Amino acid sequence: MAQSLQFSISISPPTETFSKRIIPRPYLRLPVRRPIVAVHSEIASPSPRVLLSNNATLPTAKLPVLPLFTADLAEAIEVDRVTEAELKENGSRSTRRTKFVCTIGPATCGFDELEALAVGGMNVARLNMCHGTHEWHRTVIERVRRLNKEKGFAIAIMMDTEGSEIHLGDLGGATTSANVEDGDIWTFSVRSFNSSPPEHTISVNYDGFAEEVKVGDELVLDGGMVRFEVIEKIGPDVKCCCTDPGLLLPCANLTLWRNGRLVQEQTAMLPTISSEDWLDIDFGIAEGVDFIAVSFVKSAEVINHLKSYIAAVSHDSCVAVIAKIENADSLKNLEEIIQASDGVMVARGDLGAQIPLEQVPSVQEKIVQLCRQLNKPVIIASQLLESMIEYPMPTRAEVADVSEAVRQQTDALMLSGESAMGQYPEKALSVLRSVSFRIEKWWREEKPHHHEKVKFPDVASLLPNSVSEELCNAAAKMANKLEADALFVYTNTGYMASLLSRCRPDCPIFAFTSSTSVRKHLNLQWGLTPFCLDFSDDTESNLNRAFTLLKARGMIKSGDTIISVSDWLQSIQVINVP
Ligand SMILES: Nc1ncnc2c1ncn2[C@@H]1O[C@H](COP(=O)(O)OP(=O)(O)O)[C@@H](O)[C@H]1O
Ligand SMILES: C=C(OP(=O)(O)O)C(=O)O
Ligand SMILES: [K+]
Ligand SMILES: [Mg+2]
Repeated sequence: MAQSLQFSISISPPTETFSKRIIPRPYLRLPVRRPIVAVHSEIASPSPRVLLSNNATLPTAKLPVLPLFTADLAEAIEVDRVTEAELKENGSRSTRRTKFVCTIGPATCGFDELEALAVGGMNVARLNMCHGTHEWHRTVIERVRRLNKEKGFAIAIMMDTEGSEIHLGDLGGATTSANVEDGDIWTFSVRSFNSSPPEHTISVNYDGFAEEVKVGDELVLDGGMVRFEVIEKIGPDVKCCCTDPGLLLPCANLTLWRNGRLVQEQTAMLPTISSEDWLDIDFGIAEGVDFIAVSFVKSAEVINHLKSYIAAVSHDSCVAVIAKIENADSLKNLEEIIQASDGVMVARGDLGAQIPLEQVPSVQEKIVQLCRQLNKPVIIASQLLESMIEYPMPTRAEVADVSEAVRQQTDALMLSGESAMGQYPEKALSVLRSVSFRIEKWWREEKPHHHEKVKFPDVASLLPNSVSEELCNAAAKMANKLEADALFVYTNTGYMASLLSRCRPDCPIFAFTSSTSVRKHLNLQWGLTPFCLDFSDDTESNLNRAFTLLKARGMIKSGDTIISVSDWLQSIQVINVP
């Protein structure tokens, strides 16, 4: 394809044409420190060169690039459609702060259904590798990308590994589920069956299962949906009698209990990342997913291992690693796991099968707090609106649960079955949305529990990072006191944006980054509105540009108070939008 690059160029001291186009900047009296060169290219090229009047060429990469303010204002800055609509409708202070992750499954894999979730506020689409083929997942990824490109969304993609949990295969007798009665005898087998297993037989995916179980052990399926007692071991087959009737589902998760205690040796033998998981991880990296969530993490080692693998196989890859906290081991090593990872998921489904259910709420609150202290985003997952898989209305208890997670100021909420295979995915998402709006507003206005202020210890260990951290803490405090309309942060790596988010300020945080992958990662963090914007190291022109572009799109207005921080200037600016 022939590429014709067209540039208009002006070099400072500003020429007539240029200075007329620049917007007034009453808030700043800084001298222009360096020549401003404005380059407007029609076609992005890896290293465009500018043709100067004397026919010499100049690589533009060496110049502070500042696109001219042309008619295509809207294209020069990217923000997702939903945020833009929210900002226009409600003003900047009332944008949603809590982020939403939706698991995609048969109910939502179509383009139109995905679009409905996008419109409803989905920030991250989650693909659970426990289900579906690579082909299926690839199709979903392509659709999400198409939505982003054609319809102006910015949905990130999270791949979730299967992990080494022990679970069942298909049910015998080709049924999709079975109502198991008290006293029913089922055989749990480690054999591999060519077709579906015989009646009242079910396969178990862990080869060591038959050797490890003992007569008298209790099998708990899906955290208590059905319980069995082991009555006889016959080679690869384990005969069990139902002691607590219920619904048996294929792929049900299995935990083993002995004398009232969880038997952990069985999972200790399993790798956290299985050989199949590695294939999925390679698939995810190749597809360029934004997050990989690791199931059943037991220690920080596995996270470090995966992170170094990602760095080795893909030099420019920016796949963030999320640790799922869902077993007793992960709780023992909680702090180091959080430190090692780029974010955390409180996977309450499996967690509730491994620790007593009544401990889950306090563990959740503890993880949310620890993540904030350590400056890592956290997702609350599983059964938030479980009844909405079948019903168009949530239960009051579910609304209370979602409210509590929002009150804890978790970064994100996740839908599982509600969006993957439920009957009301959009309705479920709209419940998350309305509850989040309401509780966030209540929090801002009433500052509940302000007396129980949590201490946030310093996170940065290196001096430049400490400066950034102090700047962000101070900027957020100022924003609250001055009732600012928005915080602006110019961020290359996303670090400063995360530090502002950690402060959970009253106003939204507009994070400007030139990296599309950083922008996607910010999708998971509380209160951040990520924008994609090319910026230079000239703070003054960056602010001008953001003001012009955001005003043109009705996202801020003259007179708004903005508090701005950036990494390189290391200062806080308080500005009234001109
Ligand atoms: N890709 C998929 N294909 C088919 N069904 C899926 C898919 N993803 C999720 N589901 C369905 O949604 C349910 C809830 O999703 P999730 O919580 O991610 O999985 P799980 O129940 O396996 O932990 C699953 O049990 C499964 O029935
Ligand atoms: C989110 C969870 O993990 P998965 O759905 O992959 O089991 C969970 O266990 O709650
Ligand atoms: K999983
Ligand atoms: Mg799980």
